[in-house]
Amino acid sequence: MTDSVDPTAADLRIAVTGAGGRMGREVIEAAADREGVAVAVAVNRTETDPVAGVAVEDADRLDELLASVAPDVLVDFTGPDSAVAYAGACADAGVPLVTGTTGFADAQIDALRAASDAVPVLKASNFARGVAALRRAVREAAAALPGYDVELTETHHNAKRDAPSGTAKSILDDVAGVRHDLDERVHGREGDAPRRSGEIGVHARRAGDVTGEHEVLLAGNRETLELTHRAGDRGVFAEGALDAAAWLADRDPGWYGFGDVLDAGGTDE
Ligand SMILES: NC(=O)C1=CN([C@@H]2O[C@H](COP(=O)(O)OP(=O)(O)OC[C@H]3O[C@@H](n4cnc5c(N)ncnc54)[C@H](OP(=O)(O)O)[C@@H]3O)[C@@H](O)[C@H]2O)C=CC1
Ligand SMILES: O=C(O)C1=N[C@H](C(=O)O)C[C@H](O)C1
Repeated sequence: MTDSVDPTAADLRIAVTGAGGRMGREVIEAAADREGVAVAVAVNRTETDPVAGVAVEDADRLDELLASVAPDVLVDFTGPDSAVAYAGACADAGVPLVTGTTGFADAQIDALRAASDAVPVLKASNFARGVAALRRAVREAAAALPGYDVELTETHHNAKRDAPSGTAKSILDDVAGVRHDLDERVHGREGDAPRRSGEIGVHARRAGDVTGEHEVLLAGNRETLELTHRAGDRGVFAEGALDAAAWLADRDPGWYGFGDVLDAGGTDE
């Protein structure tokens, strides 16, 4: 429980998983700074000291904690296996789920979707509003420049597990939606590897403490267009996740994306 906010009095009471992780901590800190939001319960897999005054419980107790605390929404930034397990716990407890976790296999997405039959589930690969705008711009540019080569480069900190990033995969899906001729994703190139038509190149860089950068290059023979987003810090993701949590709390069961929150005319998973 936070030192300064009474979670029973807050408008939005959230649960946080992965509370000891980079994003879990950021979400707890953003909640502490936001009026009307309280962290009702926070869990982590390994023992973790309190974060911003919030006690962090053992993630193995999540089922009993959801039943006793009854948060309005659970906000999850963990790993694919745990996010699926936590989605099951949310479905059983009737708690809406916001997950920003990335790196899911198709079967894990199916499991998340199954949970959305019981509770609202909002999945987004990126909660930065600038990325939502980037994705709209990429869709428009890719549609307006038929025949142009497209290459995507993402850069993240050296502790990121999944590659390419979830955001990169979302952008690739966006491009595929308007450029049906680009049907072969090529992850890096080496040796005798001339570019074939139909390729979309994907490049994942891991270095230092880079928060997250995504660049889409569209090139014809006499011009290039580069569209780039850089996250300055993780607060931008945490703020977006809290906006999503507030939006999701009273929704019907179903499958939602950050585009629904922004009313951007698409789910924007
Ligand atoms: N959608 C978005 O806007 C963003 C999404 N992300 C995504 O969020 C996720 C987390 O990122 P980040 O915070 O940097 O990662 P960290 O490694 O810093 O934190 C992950 C947290 O999840 C826990 N965790 C990991 N695997 C499991 C598991 N199998 N079971 C239970 N708990 C687990 C860890 O607990 P423990 O320490 O005990 O292992 C840790 O607390 C990633 O998928 C990342 O891509 C990140 C930033 C923005
Ligand atoms: O792991 C990260 O850090 C990030 N992951 C997300 C992703 O995989 O797209 C979003 C953001 O780029 C930071």
